[in-house]
Amino acid sequence: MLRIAVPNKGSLSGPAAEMLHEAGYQQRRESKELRIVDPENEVEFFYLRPRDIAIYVSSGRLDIGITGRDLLIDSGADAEEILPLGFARSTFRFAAKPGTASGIEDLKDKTVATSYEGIVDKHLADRGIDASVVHLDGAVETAIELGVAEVIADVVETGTSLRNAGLEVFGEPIMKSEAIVIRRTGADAEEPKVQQFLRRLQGVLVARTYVMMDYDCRVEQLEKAVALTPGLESPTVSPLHNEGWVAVRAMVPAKEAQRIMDDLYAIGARAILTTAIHACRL
Ligand SMILES: Nc1ncnc2c1ncn2[C@@H]1O[C@H](COP(=O)(O)OP(=O)(O)OP(=O)(O)O)[C@@H](O)[C@H]1O
Ligand SMILES: O=P(O)(O)OC[C@H]1O[C@H](OP(=O)(O)OP(=O)(O)O)[C@H](O)[C@@H]1O
Ligand SMILES: [Mg+2]
Repeated sequence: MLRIAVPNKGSLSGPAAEMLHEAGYQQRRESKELRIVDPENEVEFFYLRPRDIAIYVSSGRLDIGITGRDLLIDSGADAEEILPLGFARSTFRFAAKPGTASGIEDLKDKTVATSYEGIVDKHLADRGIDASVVHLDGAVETAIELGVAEVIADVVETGTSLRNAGLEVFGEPIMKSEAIVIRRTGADAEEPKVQQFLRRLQGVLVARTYVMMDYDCRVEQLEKAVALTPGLESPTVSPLHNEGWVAVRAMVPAKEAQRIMDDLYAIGARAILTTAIHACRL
C-alpha cells in the first residue's frame, strides 16, 4: 500500500484534496480525520501539518507527500521535488516600511522576522550578509510595527497583507513556490505504484489545462488548420461524407481556445466545438 502525506490545513489542504479526488482517490469526509485507507486504489493517506510533511517523507515512513516548495526547502529535510502541481502559488519576499530598504545589502546588521528561518538563513549566508533572523510563528507583518524587527521575509500571494500593514517588498524575490509532490531523496523512481500515482495527477493537470477541439475544414485548408491545432502528438483527421471536407480533433491549451477558434473560423473551418477533458493518461 502506497503511503501518502496530505496537508491537513492551510492554503494547500483544500486544493490538494480536490486534486486527489479528481484523480479518483477517496478523500476524508471530516477535517478531524487524520488518516484514511482507500483500499480500492491501495493507498493510505495521512493528513499532516504542511510544515511536517517533508520530515515524514524524508524519514522513509511515508512514500510520497504533497507540500509547498518553500516548506520543503525551509525544512532542510532529505526529500526532493518530483512533480509541480500548479496550485498554492506564491513568492517569498523581503518587505519593509517604504524607503527603509531597497536591496539585500540594506539588510546588514538588521533584524529580519520570518516563519521560514531555513530559507532566510541560507539566502543571507549564500550572499555573505550578516543580519539576525528572529523566528515568529505567523502574522509576521506586525513585527515591524511592534519593533521586533526592521524587515520581514514572508509568503506573498496577492500582496494584500503587506499593503494592509503599510509595507513594501524590496530586492529580488527569494523564491517562487507552488504545491509539489515530494519523495525521499534517492528513493526508487521506477516504483510502479509511485509512477501510477504521478500519472494520475499528471492526468488531472492536463485535464485542467487542455480542452478537446473538434472542427470541420476543407482539405485545402487542412495544413493551415493543423498548424493552429498541432495537438500533443498529432491531430486526428477523419473523412467527412461531403467530399473535400475533413473533421479534425486535437487537444489545445484551454487558455488559447477562444483565439484558436477565431483563427480557425477565419481560415474557413466550421462547426468548431470545444469540450472539457475529465481525465487523461498521456
Ligand atoms: N496566501 C497564502 N498564504 C499562505 N500560504 C500560501 C498562500 N498562498 C500560497 N501559499 C503556500 O501555502 C503553503 C503554506 O501553507 P499554510 O498556510 O498551511 O502554512 P503556514 O501559514 O506556514 O501554516 P500555519 O497555518 O500554521 O500558519 C506555502 O507553500 C505557501 O507558499
Ligand atoms: O499576499 P497575501 O495574499 O496577503 O498572502 C500572504 C499572507 O498570507 C499568509 O498568512 P496566513 O494567512 O497563512 O497567516 P500566518 O501569517 O499566521 O501564517 C502569509 O504569511 C502572508 O501573511
Ligand atoms: Mg499560514
